[in-house]
Amino acid sequence: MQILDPQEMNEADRLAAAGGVTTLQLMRNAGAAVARVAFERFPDHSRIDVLCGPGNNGGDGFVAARLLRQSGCDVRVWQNAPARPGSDADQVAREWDGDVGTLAEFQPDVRALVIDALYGAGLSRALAGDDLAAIQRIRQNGCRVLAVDLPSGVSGATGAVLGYALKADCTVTFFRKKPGHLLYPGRELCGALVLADIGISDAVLHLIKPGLWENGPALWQPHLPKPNATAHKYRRGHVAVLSGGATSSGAARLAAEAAARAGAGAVTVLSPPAALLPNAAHLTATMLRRVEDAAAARTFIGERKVASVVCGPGFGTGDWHGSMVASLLRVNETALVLDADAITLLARDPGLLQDRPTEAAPSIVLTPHEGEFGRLFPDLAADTALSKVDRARLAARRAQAVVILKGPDTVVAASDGRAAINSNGTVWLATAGSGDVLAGIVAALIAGGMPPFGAACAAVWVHAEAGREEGFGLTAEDLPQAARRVLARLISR
Ligand SMILES: NC(=O)C1=CN([C@@H]2O[C@H](COP(=O)(O)OP(=O)(O)OC[C@H]3O[C@@H](n4cnc5c(N)ncnc54)[C@H](OP(=O)(O)O)[C@@H]3O)[C@@H](O)[C@H]2O)[C@@H](O)CC1
Ligand SMILES: Nc1ncnc2c1ncn2[C@@H]1O[C@H](COP(=O)(O)OP(=O)(O)O)[C@@H](O)[C@H]1O
Ligand SMILES: [K+]
Repeated sequence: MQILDPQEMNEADRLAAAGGVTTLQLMRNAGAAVARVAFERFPDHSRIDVLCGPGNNGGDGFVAARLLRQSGCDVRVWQNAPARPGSDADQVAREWDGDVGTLAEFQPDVRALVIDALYGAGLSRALAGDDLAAIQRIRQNGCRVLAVDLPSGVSGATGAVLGYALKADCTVTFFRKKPGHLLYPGRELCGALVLADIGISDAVLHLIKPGLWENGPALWQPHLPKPNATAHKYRRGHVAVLSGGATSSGAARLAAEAAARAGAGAVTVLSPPAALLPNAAHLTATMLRRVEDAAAARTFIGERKVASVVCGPGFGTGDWHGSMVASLLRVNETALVLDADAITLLARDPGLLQDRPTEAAPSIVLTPHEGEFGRLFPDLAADTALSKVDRARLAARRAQAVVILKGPDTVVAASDGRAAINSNGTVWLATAGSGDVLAGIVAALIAGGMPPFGAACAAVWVHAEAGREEGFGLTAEDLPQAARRVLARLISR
């Protein structure tokens, strides 16, 4: 499903109004959705404190307050500043027939539900004064909180906290999710997220053309590789994985195993002479090839029709490794998945990426975690105004690559601006070697014929789903088999 940034949401609002649904009606629908969720999710709270800000978020709060009072709840409204005269929020505030206390007077009661309608998409600066004090009191008091659109203090565009923010048990948002609902720390502060229909037609999306999605099978499932009955192993896709030295060759084997389990027809580990013995001792179905230098690797890749190469896991960062990466970047028609040490090598010599031949250049997928990203794109990493989506997009454009910026809220971005935020991750993936497995899955899906952006999105989702299935105590060795089960289900659907 698409994700809208606050500007695009305003555009949706404007287009809906042009299509005949007034902004006042949207506000009434939004407030009604909040009241409904308060009833359904907090049935034991008959006392409700509604905190209203000066903008449309506050307007939603006034609508909800009125409906909840009409339904018999004991509702009090607290406001920090009046709505602009003549605005929709002003109109619905006038329809509220109860008292309005000042936010400064508001004392949280742990038995009451707090509906936070202070600030939503229009948050423009850090909370201060009475707002900050009230939110601090609520957090100290431990009240249950239902946030309207976003917990106040969280940026809808980036998920960042502007100074201080409320932590909600539940957040109701409207029409489509915003980046701040899926990117940390916003994601954690939203609690359970409810998406409410407020009468905006999906048709407005054809005009807005948002380029950001929540990652999920709907984005890429039809493109998963499905070999036809006459395919042979090389047509299903041949993946090569560059091995590191004797004591760090396990990472390459993990990536190789993952590629095989994710559907590659053939997988070869390309090993420096020093690591041949440990590799030979461990590999069975996966093939092994000795490569003394970059020329040997390139010859093998060309002759054996390797469709994608993984380089980086446990690889090494010496001169030999640097020349291998430089050489791979000049192999046409073979996709490259560059992870870990390969990213460190690129950071050391940024010209490698920039000087790439643009004609028939190989597709590249970069899979940095935040630390590696900071090495390769230090200016983007240091710019605190950028969201994780912005950083991944800018990096993808600069590198002319697909970028998988990993973490609990992994973002996948393409050089043309398309991006997806992953939301099915689990902390059990934070285990050594897990990223190596991800690189192998990406390579297999590309080798099977998926375009790199779709392959990256699919691999990230499948990898996370595999992590959820294995759960506590998983090790990276468990992930390839779990990913195979996830993919098997998706392919047979
Ligand atoms: N789009 C849609 O389709 C629909 C949207 N809807 C609802 O509208 C909400 C967005 O409304 P909105 O644009 O009026 O912004 P909102 O969050 O109320 O805040 C703006 C006000 O707060 C002020 N202000 C900001 N930060 C501040 C701070 N730190 N400290 C103090 N003041 C601060 C700011 O002042 P200014 O920055 O202008 O000085 C301005 O006065 C959205 O979240 C959703 O709930 C629904 O009704 C249904 C349809
Ligand atoms: N807290 C977390 N929640 C969800 N996924 C996580 C979390 N921490 C790490 N991951 C995922 O685990 C993988 C770790 O990869 P990486 O950092 O390269 O580790 P390694 O180098 O040990 O393989 C990535 O796919 C990342 O998105
Ligand atoms: K809010």
